[in-house]
Amino acid sequence: MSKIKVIVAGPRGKMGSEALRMIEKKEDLELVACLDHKFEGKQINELEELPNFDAMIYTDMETCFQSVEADVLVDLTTPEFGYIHTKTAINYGIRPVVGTTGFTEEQLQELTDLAEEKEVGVIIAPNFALGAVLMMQFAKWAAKYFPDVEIIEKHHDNKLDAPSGTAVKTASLIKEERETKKQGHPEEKETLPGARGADVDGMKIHSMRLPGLVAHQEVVFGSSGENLTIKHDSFHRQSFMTGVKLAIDNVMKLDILVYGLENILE
Ligand SMILES: NC(=O)C1=CN([C@@H]2O[C@H](COP(=O)(O)OP(=O)(O)OC[C@H]3O[C@@H](n4cnc5c(N)ncnc54)[C@H](O)[C@@H]3O)[C@@H](O)[C@H]2O)C=CC1
Ligand SMILES: O=C(O)C1=N[C@H](C(=O)O)C[C@H](O)C1
Repeated sequence: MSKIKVIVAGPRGKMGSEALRMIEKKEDLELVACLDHKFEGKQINELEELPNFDAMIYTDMETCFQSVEADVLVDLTTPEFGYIHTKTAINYGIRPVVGTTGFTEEQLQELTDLAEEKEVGVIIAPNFALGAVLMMQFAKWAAKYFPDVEIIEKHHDNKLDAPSGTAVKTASLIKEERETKKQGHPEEKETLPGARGADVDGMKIHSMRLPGLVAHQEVVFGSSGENLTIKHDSFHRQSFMTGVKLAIDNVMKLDILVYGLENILE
């Protein structure tokens, strides 16, 4: 059996290190290198608390992509570098599996067009947890019957982007189902700017950042005399790894960009 050769960008991060632990357990995956902004030339097994891989760390992505034979780049870094890594990997014919959130709509469109032009498979998933994917699908379904909705996302306080990628994706799925609707009182005024949250097509997103949280979201629908709350909690980053593996397997069969894990789930 030939193994899928994987590069991980962000190996020392909360998600990247969890991805290394997942790869270590999978016989059909091989870690061939890592991309970091530190520790050039070291091996992963020289760094504390990371699995015992002898994969080399590169700080320059072009050198990495030229030196190493790889099938897939798993990117779990920052919005700024995740975008550059993804674009460059596509140009090298290495299939990106991207968990990094915070890309703009323009960047997503540019990557979609580039993947199509180069015929390189890409999966960008704002949330790899299967429960979160279902939560988003259930929310889309509910929006058909409950057009008044607010999204409350809660994350750890090291998160760079707000709102979360999951909240943005949830809002865009809901948008596919409902007419634009400005919610609340038509003459509502914020006496403190930001009090009503961010606005997407008339619906509101509220972002909470606190120590102790991992990744949580509630989608609250309101109607006359009733509320429906659809809620998902990731308590541990292991929750994302089934989806990361699924994406690695599936990206090998793609020649376009797919945005959202729901598009590869059966
Ligand atoms: N799609 C999903 O299911 C999930 C996505 N995320 C996203 O994944 C990303 C990473 O999240 P965490 O692991 O929690 O963050 P983190 O801050 O723990 O890890 C980010 C890592 O990226 C590294 N990094 C920064 N610049 C780099 C560069 N130029 N080259 C290589 N590595 C670089 C940092 O050293 C750090 O180790 C975020 O965008 C987050 O929103 C997080 C959890 C789940
Ligand atoms: O930064 C995180 O932690 C997470 N980011 C993703 C997002 O922005 O939606 C996925 C998950 O919520 C955890």
